[in-house]
Amino acid sequence: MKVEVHGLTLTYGDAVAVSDLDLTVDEGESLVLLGQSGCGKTSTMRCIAGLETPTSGVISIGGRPVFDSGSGVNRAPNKRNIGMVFQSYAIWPHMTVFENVAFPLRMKGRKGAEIRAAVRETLELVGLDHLADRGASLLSGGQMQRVALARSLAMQPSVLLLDEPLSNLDARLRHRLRMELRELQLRLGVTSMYVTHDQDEALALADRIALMQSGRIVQIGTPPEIYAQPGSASIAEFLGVDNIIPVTREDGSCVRLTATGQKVAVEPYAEGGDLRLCVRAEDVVLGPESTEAVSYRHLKKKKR
Ligand SMILES: Nc1ncnc2c1ncn2[C@@H]1O[C@H](COP(=O)(O)OP(=O)(O)OP(=O)(O)O)[C@@H](O)[C@H]1O
Repeated sequence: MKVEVHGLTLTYGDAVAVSDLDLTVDEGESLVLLGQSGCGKTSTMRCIAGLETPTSGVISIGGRPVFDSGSGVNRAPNKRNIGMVFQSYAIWPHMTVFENVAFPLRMKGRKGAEIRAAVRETLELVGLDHLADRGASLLSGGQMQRVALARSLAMQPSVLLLDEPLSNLDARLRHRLRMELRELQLRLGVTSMYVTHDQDEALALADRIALMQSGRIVQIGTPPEIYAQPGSASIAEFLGVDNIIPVTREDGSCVRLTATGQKVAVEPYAEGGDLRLCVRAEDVVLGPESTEAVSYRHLKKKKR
């Protein structure tokens, strides 16, 4: 279901964790909240899940408000039909894999045969059907996260919230599970929000990425848009662009390198504000030196 957030603000005393945030996640979309530690990603998710009471704002799921500071609507977390998977595995070690997935269904009053079918189906989805009877404490980290995911999916949530679910896993497993998660999300078409500070993870998992800084969304776009056109120098820096070069504006389609005075043709840019030229290493093409081209050798000579 579609998630709509309007004017969401969350303060802890004087500290503003989320500031007047607007966001829409379309039905079936995978939206990744990306930003550095402390920018407000988890707080935003916790507000949507109902685990935190916002200071102000409106949150709707499937067109119905689950929180509205104006009218006082504030649905309990278990009445929002949201599935959640966190960084900490949050599964019950004393139960089997099967029981871990079955437990919330039982709490919802589902009956035996229905529960068995739902658990088998979701364990199969996450590739754990062969471990149904194993004690959860005997699982690896990756398997525990699959159980947590299966437990959320078995409830057929309207929205799936995933908060850094892979960050406790080693790099290789993280990479594999990331691909599996994306494949699963596309197959099930479940509306998903995923929190991470890892840009590779964001690029791999997102239909759209919402970049957060200081409690606000500063840029939102598809992975290719965010990768190719970071909205500011600080976003480019966060995204790992190594070459951020000061330039002065020339006209709408050219800039002049501050260090060398060279003129460089660039994509059309808007008026106003300081400009920086961001160059990704893979976009550099070597060719014969000319007055038109930017020459690395030339830049180096001038700098000395
Ligand atoms: N319970 C709390 N009490 C006071 N301040 C808090 C609380 N929870 C979060 N904050 C503050 O709110 C801001 C946003 O925190 P949040 O956990 O949402 O960031 P984040 O982007 O998810 O960070 P991380 O990636 O490290 O989890 C931070 O400055 C944090 O210190």
